[in-house]
Amino acid sequence: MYVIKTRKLTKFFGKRNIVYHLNLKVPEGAVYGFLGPNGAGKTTTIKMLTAALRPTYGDIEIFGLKMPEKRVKIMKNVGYMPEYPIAYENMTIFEFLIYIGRLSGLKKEEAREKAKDLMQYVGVGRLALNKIKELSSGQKQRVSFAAALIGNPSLLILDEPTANLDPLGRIELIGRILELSRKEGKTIFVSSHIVSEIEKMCNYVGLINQGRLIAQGKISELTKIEEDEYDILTSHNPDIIEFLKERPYIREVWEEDGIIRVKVELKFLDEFFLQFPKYLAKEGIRLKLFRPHTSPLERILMEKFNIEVSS
Ligand SMILES: Nc1ncnc2c1ncn2[C@@H]1O[C@H](COP(=O)(O)OP(=O)(O)OP(=O)(O)O)[C@@H](O)[C@H]1O
Repeated sequence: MYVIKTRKLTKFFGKRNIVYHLNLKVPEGAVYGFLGPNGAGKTTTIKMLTAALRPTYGDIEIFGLKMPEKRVKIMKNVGYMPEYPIAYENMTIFEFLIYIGRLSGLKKEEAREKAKDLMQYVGVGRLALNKIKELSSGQKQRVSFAAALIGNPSLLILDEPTANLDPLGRIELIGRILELSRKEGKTIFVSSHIVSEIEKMCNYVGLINQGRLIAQGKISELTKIEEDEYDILTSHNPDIIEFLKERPYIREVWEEDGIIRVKVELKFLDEFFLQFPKYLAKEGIRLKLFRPHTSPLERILMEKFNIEVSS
């Protein structure tokens, strides 16, 4: 069953076509990355999914119910984190979360307890009595994440949730998202323009460019292409370079910023994988790093679709 399903979802602003004929399919339990460069139409799509914006035409079904007709019923079970969070600038974090908890149907005491737990969970516990307007944009984003969770929704729609977070905050949030998916089985729809983030947290991806969905599906299936460039770091880089230069299965080898880069002859890829470790073991050389030079998803985007997104 698809938790989110759209058919020909389209939005014009005046004569400008911002989103065109989107057929999104988000399976139950997926962590679905909505990936595309700046201005691709992600936020516009998300606003239509949450009924903040009316489509020019096209259909949206969430939990099998029609949006916007069944908006109230649908949104009871959706946690939405907008791109620019929180309008209630004069409330304290605690008041704000209780308020959102009450809106999502919790009793007063329940809302207080949940608000307390969630403030700890997202790391703003010590700021509980600070007003929203006194917070940094990263702190606001954390509060907004807590607000999305307070009604215990089965679907989370998160619009660039890591945008204002520092590097540690980003890793933490990715961890939370994985946890909510694995432990609680939530379906999560999350937009980003950063490939590596999508790769870390998502198992499905929808690629949007200039308002069009150009590919969609399981990441593991979309990225089934063979790599030919690898990054290698060993305890004896100069010896390794000499060794690899002589191998027929290596097309090129060079060093960049202390890391060895090889281009492998694709038809001999298996030989590379068999012989290289054998050589390392024989010579007692330690392998510190071995990875495809570009991530599979990044490569698909660049080679198949000619799209540059941040890595
Ligand atoms: N209310 C509006 N009126 C006119 N144009 C709009 C409006 N809202 C968005 N746009 C335009 O629609 C395009 C897509 O914007 P959108 O915010 O959906 O992109 P996005 O993929 O979320 O980008 P980002 O990653 O930068 O947030 C942009 O060119 C934007 O200028």
